[in-house]
Amino acid sequence: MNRPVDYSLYLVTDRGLAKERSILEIVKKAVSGGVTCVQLREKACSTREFIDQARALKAWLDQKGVPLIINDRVDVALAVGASGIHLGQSDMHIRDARCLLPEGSLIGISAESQEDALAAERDGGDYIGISPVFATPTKTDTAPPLGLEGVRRMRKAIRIPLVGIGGIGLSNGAGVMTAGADGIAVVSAIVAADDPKKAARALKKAIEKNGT
Ligand SMILES: Cc1ncc(COP(=O)(O)OP(=O)(O)O)c(N)n1
Ligand SMILES: Cc1nc(C(=O)O)sc1CCOP(=O)(O)O
Ligand SMILES: [Mg+2]
Repeated sequence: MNRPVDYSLYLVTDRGLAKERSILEIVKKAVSGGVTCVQLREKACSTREFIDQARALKAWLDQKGVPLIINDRVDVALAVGASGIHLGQSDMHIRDARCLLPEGSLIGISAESQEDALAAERDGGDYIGISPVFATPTKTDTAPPLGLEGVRRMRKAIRIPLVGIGGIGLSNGAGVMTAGADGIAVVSAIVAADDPKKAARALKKAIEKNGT
């Protein structure tokens, strides 16, 4: 049986927020600060660059035992042997991804509603990214924020791991966990930080204090 995945501090990358630094450099610092799971999210680069980047991250993350999840692109996940894929409601359907990916691959699904979350659980998703918890300038084509009440509602309805995303940082991360999430997924709170290690460590401490 596969080891349970620790989604508690889930980093989603964004090269637009990385300033002059490479994604690999930020990921290394973030993991040394306590990040437990990394999603490579590339929206604009070439397929070849995406794969090169993913391969470099995977080589380093494998040594640390931290899973690498690829955003959107099942072909990229397959090419590099990533731990899994994160799919939105208009990306490849979970059933098709399951057919293509090796057994044991993680599939995360974004859900903005309880209906989507229930469907993802029924279709065999490994975790759900419940989104957005709060409004965020990092991604603007989202549904209205769920808020903490929405996280609580999702928790009551869903048994598989829930990861909150959207507008989460030091001031509100612990609240998302208390509301029932198994993890917080963050972009700007770590990627845009001057010191990603320090930022990750502070977030980790905040959510651990919460007893999770
Ligand atoms: C953990 C996590 N949750 C939600 C998302 C959003 O995915 P999606 O809706 O497919 O949007 P893009 O990220 O592809 O723009 C995510 N990436 N990660
Ligand atoms: C990648 C992503 N997906 C979202 C969704 O709501 O589906 S919000 C988001 C970006 C979250 O960035 P930050 O941590 O900087 O708020
Ligand atoms: Mg997507």
